[in-house]
Amino acid sequence: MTAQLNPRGDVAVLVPAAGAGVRLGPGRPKALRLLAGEPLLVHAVRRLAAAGSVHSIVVAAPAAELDAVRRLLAPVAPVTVVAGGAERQASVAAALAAVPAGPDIVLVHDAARALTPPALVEAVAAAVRAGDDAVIPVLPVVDTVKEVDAAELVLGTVDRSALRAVQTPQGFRREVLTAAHAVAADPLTDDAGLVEKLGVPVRCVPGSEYALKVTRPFDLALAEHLLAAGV
Ligand SMILES: Nc1ccn([C@@H]2O[C@H](COP(=O)(O)OP(=O)(O)OP(=O)(O)O)[C@@H](O)[C@H]2O)c(=O)n1
Ligand SMILES: C[C@](O)(CO)[C@H](O)COP(=O)(O)O
Repeated sequence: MTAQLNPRGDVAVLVPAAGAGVRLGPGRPKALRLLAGEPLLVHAVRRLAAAGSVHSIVVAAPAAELDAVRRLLAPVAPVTVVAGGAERQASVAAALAAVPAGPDIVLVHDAARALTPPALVEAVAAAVRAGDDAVIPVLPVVDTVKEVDAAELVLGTVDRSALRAVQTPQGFRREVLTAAHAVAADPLTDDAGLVEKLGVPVRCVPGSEYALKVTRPFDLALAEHLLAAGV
């Protein structure tokens, strides 16, 4: 039987957590690396479980860590754990295949965005509930952005007013995400990209600085400081 949090909830969350974390440096798979003494995945799942409309959570974990991840998350929340794939997209597809019947809204959320506030989870879900087929949280781009060539010579300055930095959770009407993954070819870096290829409009909503992705050692240090400050 599939694990459930809130049987009345209408949201399933897929948590890709099978990445190696190469950019973070040598060590355990990134989702299992410690942040203030607990794995990133534990922080992420705890915050997802605190979002009231979440019905179920499916985690895509490294294939060699399935039992360890089940044991780790058992005291945190009822979750289903499946084996992830070689690319993020394959991990999301594996988790999607394990979503139980019921929820009409599916969110995809990186384990690496461990400090994402439950309020952002609810905001993305609410936007899908209100009628958008696909919703992504975004932040404005704050740096000047240059396009360069292979020799690192500047080709030009990009108009950043039309650019957005994209976060997760990304939210979808379930049938739209299922259709997008069914026809997916080359791996893309996010799920909204697959939906864009179907020609389905993707709505942007305000993201959160706290939903930063732990990618490099600096991000982990920043996340430690944020937790120490009570985030
Ligand atoms: N084959 C993969 C690759 C990534 N992910 C997950 O996708 C999220 C976003 O990926 P990223 O932060 O880029 O993680 P990694 O791929 O682990 O990072 P790196 O590229 O540095 O190895 C992470 O929660 C990661 O665990 C996954 O489930 N399966
Ligand atoms: C999905 C994502 O978090 C949106 O910013 C991001 O693309 C995943 O990171 P990756 O390093 O590209 O896998």
